[in-house]
Amino acid sequence: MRKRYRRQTALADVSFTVGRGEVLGLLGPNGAGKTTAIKILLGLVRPDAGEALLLGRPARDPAARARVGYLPELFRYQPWLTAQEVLDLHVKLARATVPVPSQKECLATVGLADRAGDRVGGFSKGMQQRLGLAVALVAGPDLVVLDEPTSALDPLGRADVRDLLLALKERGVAVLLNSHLIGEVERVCDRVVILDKGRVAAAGTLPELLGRRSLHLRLDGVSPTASARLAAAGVVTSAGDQFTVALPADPAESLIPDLVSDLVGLGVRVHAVEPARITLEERLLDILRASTEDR
Ligand SMILES: Nc1ncnc2c1ncn2[C@@H]1O[C@H](COP(=O)(O)OP(=O)(O)OP(=O)(O)O)[C@@H](O)[C@H]1O
Repeated sequence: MRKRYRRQTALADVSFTVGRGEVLGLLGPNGAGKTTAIKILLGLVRPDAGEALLLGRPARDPAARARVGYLPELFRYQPWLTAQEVLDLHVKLARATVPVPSQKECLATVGLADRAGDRVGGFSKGMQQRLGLAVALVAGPDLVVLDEPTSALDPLGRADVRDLLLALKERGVAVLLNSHLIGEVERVCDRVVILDKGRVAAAGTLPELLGRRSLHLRLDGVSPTASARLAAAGVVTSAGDQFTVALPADPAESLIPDLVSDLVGLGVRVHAVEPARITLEERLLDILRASTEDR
């Protein structure tokens, strides 16, 4: 897909697939094009080139869109309606038939069972977001698109959403998750697409993206020469006395002992050396920094 807004390119060249029973995480910095991709997928924005297919039909086809549940990033539901009435309204808008007991069940899955009869105007932000999830799920969609579904949720709410996503997966529902909460994405997503400046900067399953290992070190007395020695081993991130080196794809057996002995030789005091798999956050920063340097 390709999309420009006047002089601003939102999507330069983006292609991805979300399969049934799969949770795909869409990651990327502000302005990367994530929302634009989602809007095209939902038939809300027309691409300049390319096409989006929903369940095998063009994204603008109402029959395909009826099978999609969507939680927008900025949600506002009619404050004068009760939670139950909001759900009922959306069921009618989707031209679906969902009996009231099933609607109540849906409210219960998002933790709003005892608030069904309360007006939405009095809901907290997190409760409104829970209601948004219920709206997205109530008509039993085949594809669920969630734009920042947990931004307003407390830790328990986030754990609930994780369970909910796993249950959707088991039912064969396809889930597209747009979130800046990388830890969350890492926990629930089968595959990740990283967008940057309207292009796919990286894509793959978590093991594919995180196959590389990293090295956590706690050091003091790190001189500029020692910093350079660390950087020669891999991309370094640091906070206080904690240093993380993203190791190359196939590190030499002697890389770690050589590094430690060189650091000691350079007067660094080595408190801890701990090999680990890199986190999705480290990988993401790595990819985005490399893509900035390429420009
Ligand atoms: N309606 C619009 N008119 C003009 N420019 C737009 C419009 N929508 C998006 N853009 C531009 O397209 C680019 C991509 O925006 P988009 O909202 O898709 O990014 P995003 O990845 O969702 O960002 P964020 O993480 O901040 O939500 C940005 O440069 C943005 O300014």
